[in-house]
Order: sequence, then structure tokens, then C-alpha cells
Amino acid sequence: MPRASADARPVALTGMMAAGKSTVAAHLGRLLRRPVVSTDAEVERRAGKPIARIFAEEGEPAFRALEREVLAGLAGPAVVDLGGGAFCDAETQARLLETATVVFLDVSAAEAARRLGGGEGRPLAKRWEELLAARLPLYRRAHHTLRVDGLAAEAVARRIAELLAAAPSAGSSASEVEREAGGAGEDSP
Ligand SMILES: Nc1ncnc2c1ncn2[C@@H]1O[C@H](COP(=O)(O)OP(=O)(O)OP(=O)(O)O)[C@@H](O)[C@H]1O
Ligand SMILES: O=C(O)C1=C[C@@H](O)[C@@H](O)[C@H](O)C1
Ligand SMILES: [Mg+2]
Repeated sequence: MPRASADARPVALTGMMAAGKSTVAAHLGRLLRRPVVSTDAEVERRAGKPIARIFAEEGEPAFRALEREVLAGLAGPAVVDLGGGAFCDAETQARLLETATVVFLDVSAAEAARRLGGGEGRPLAKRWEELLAARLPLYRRAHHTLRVDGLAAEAVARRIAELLAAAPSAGSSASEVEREAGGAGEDSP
């Protein structure tokens, strides 16, 4: 199957709850002048209720089925704000790695806990650390990894834009950009 050109390829943000996917996607969309698609928002729209109620009334499998459905219809050069578990579905992951540029926003447990507070509206928030352990090898398959602790959301978006400009065909080869909290080990442009 022919690969979409780098410019037309969606940019998909993955990572744990509170990594900042939704917040960064909004900034990145403005920066790149691309539309932003949020799988969580689209799932809620299709279900006609918030995520917490989908989980409570229909269960996680129903939520995941809706999420897969939303992602199957994804097209065009959008910035895609993925739900935290979306990239962990094998079929979705394979398709995104082939057709999109996937960026893993890597947040520490301590920073995520600060951001999550009581975890309202996030039915899986209490399982954050357990889920990270299971998901980390999957998130690491993303084309790019960006450590986000200590970076404002605008700065994360700028770094992703720089990354895309420096490696516009990232969809065909894995590369990694990491920023250690405090600036050590920086490897980005
Ligand atoms: N870089 C950042 N620095 C500080 N706070 C941030 C940053 N990015 C996001 N936040 C804050 O952290 C919280 C979670 O952010 P956000 O909702 O964007 O995460 P998410 O990855 O989309 O989570 P989820 O997977 O649950 O949808 C929000 O209150 C947001 O304002
Ligand atoms: O990490 C997860 O599994 C989730 C993250 C959120 O974005 C939502 O998709 C939902 O709360 C589940
Ligand atoms: Mg979000």
C-alpha cells in the first residue's frame, strides 16, 4: 500500500493519562494549522455520554470498541489526540505506525499524579502505575518519544513541530527524542 506523504500524514499523540495529549494537541494543531481530532471526545459524542458513564454503564470493552471504530475512520493531516489506551490495541497500533507519525508523551508517575488530582472523569486513573507497566513496551513502539516532565504544554508542542520539521518521514524509521527533567540527556534539535 502506498504510504501517505509526510505532510498529509496525521500526527498522533499517545501516552498515559495526564501525559498532556489533549492539551498539547490543541497547541500543536494551532502551531501546524491542522485540525485536531480527539478520540475521547469523538467516542463521547457517538455514545452521547461522558467516558466515565460509558465505562460504568457499558463497560470498558464497549468503550474500546467505539474507540477502534473512531480510529478506523481517521483520515487527513490531523493532529490526533489519542485516548491513553488506544495505541495499545494491536490493530490500531499497526495502522497508526504505518499511516501516521506517532509521538509518545512520556510523563513520570509523580508528575502525572500531580496533574490527575482525584482522577475525576478518568475511570482508570487509580490503575495508572499498573497500566504504565503493561503499556510501556507498546508506547515505546511510537516513532518518537518525548519526556515531558518540566516542559510546559506549549513547549512540548513546539518540540514536536521541530521534530516533524527535522524528520518529516519519521513514519518510515523509528527515531527518539528525549528530554530528561532538568535538561540532561537532551537529544532534540
Ligand atoms: N506540560 C504540562 N505541564 C503541566 N500541566 C500540564 C501539561 N500538560 C497538561 N497538563 C495538565 O495536566 C492535566 C491532564 O492533561 P491532559 O488532559 O491534556 O492529559 P491527557 O494525556 O489528554 O490525559 P487522558 O489520557 O486522561 O485524556 C490537565 O489539567 C492539563 O492542564
Ligand atoms: O489510559 C486509558 O486507558 C484512558 C485514557 C483516557 O484518554 C480515556 O481514553 C479513558 O479514560 C481511558
Ligand atoms: Mg486527553
